[in-house]
Amino acid sequence: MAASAPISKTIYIGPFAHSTSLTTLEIQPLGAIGVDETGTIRFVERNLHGGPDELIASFKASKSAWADAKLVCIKSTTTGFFFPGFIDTHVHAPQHPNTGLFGKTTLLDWLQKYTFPAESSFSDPSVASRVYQNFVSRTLSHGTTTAAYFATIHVPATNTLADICLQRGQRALVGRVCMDSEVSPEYYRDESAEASYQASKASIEYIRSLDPGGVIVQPIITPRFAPSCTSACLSAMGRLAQESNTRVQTHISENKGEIDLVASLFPDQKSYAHVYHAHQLLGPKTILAHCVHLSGMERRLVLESGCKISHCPASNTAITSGCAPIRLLLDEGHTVGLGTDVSGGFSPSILENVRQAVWVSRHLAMQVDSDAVKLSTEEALYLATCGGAAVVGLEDKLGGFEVGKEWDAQMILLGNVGEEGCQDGNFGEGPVDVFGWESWADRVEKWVYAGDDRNTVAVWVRGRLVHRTGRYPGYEETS
Ligand SMILES: O=c1[nH]c(=O)c2nc[nH]c2[nH]1
Ligand SMILES: [Zn+2]
Repeated sequence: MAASAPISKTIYIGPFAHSTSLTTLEIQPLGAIGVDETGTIRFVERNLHGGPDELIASFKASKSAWADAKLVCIKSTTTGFFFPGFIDTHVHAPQHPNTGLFGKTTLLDWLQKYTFPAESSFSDPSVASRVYQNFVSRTLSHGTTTAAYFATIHVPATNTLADICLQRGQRALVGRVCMDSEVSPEYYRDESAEASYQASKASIEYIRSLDPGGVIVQPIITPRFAPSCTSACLSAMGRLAQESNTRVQTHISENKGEIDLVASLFPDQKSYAHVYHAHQLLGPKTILAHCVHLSGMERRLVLESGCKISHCPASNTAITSGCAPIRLLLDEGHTVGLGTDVSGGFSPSILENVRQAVWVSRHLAMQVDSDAVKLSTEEALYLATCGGAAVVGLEDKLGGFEVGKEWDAQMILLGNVGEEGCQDGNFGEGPVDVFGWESWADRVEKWVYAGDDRNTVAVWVRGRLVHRTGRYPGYEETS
């Protein structure tokens, strides 16, 4: 779907759920949310009663300014609900063809065996266009309305990713990957720190020319990780971030072999985090992916610098990096969101990473013999929405259904089991069966643990419909 149609003033009627704090998920069995032509939420009504037709009639009568609004109505009010769009705070779009491929590798050999060969093929613009079109469609279909993307070292391919996100209407932070050290293979690295600087600057300028306000796409400076950059390259990226007032994303403390490598490459620095600090790369606009093994001293530095953290649980399990201590990080006051980290992570779905965040916390609970470290479903959903919004610096606009925020949302429909139940195995409504006796909290929980993209029937960004399936009921005209 191209994102070119004008946005209509719309009232969304039906059940909705969203996080109002780290531990609280508000579930409204029947509500109405009014969204204006700019995609901004103008009213949120709760505790409504009556059938959809009655509600439509009463809206027409009571809200004259909204008399010409379109309506999107979930008529199956026992199996459908609106939920905020997911925010993927760390994902490698060019690695999508490798999704599911990691064998028994860990980070450093995984990079050499799978990742660098795949990324280097993006020197061919036709590969970039094909993979990126596919991946943006794929992530939208899983309800991802905002993504912080790592691209490759190639400026044209990186710019193509930004073009596609803008055209499809997915909010995106798009970063050209910088890597000039000999840790990266000769066939896939920048020629010098100066070449890194110039190429990154060119991509920033291109992306800003596409969307000067950065409303849908914005650039992000992306030194891959300390081992793949020389000190001169890291300094150049720190300088570029200051000069161009651009966000920064990188990896940190994912794997023990990587940490040892950083210590050997930067022997004068006290820690991995100090390497970035010494090159002016830590600040409130920096997203640090993984943070699995940070020491107490590093966590303090990260917190004091105001950096944000992307937790990538599926990836950390797949390439056996470790269990990030999310309870500890939250208790210390860190801002945390979720990242799929495709293709270290095996799924483009943030819903899958909600589950994985919960599983990882339970494995940690078993290791340390303490229930306190377990994440609840509510907490994991908060990280997927409000937490992610804060990580990408869009907490004023995104994450929940509040007046003044923007309508980045998904319509979820679960399977409605009829009187007879399904007898032929033809489950057209996806993997979640609702029998009708479940509480609303149970229905949301069933979606979280058993649902998938078949349940995401429509997705909006800033009020614009950017994805829909055949089960999406569509608009109704009020007049
Ligand atoms: O999960 C990861 N994916 C990557 O592509 C990468 N590069 C450096 N470190 C990395 N970690
Ligand atoms: Zn990554």
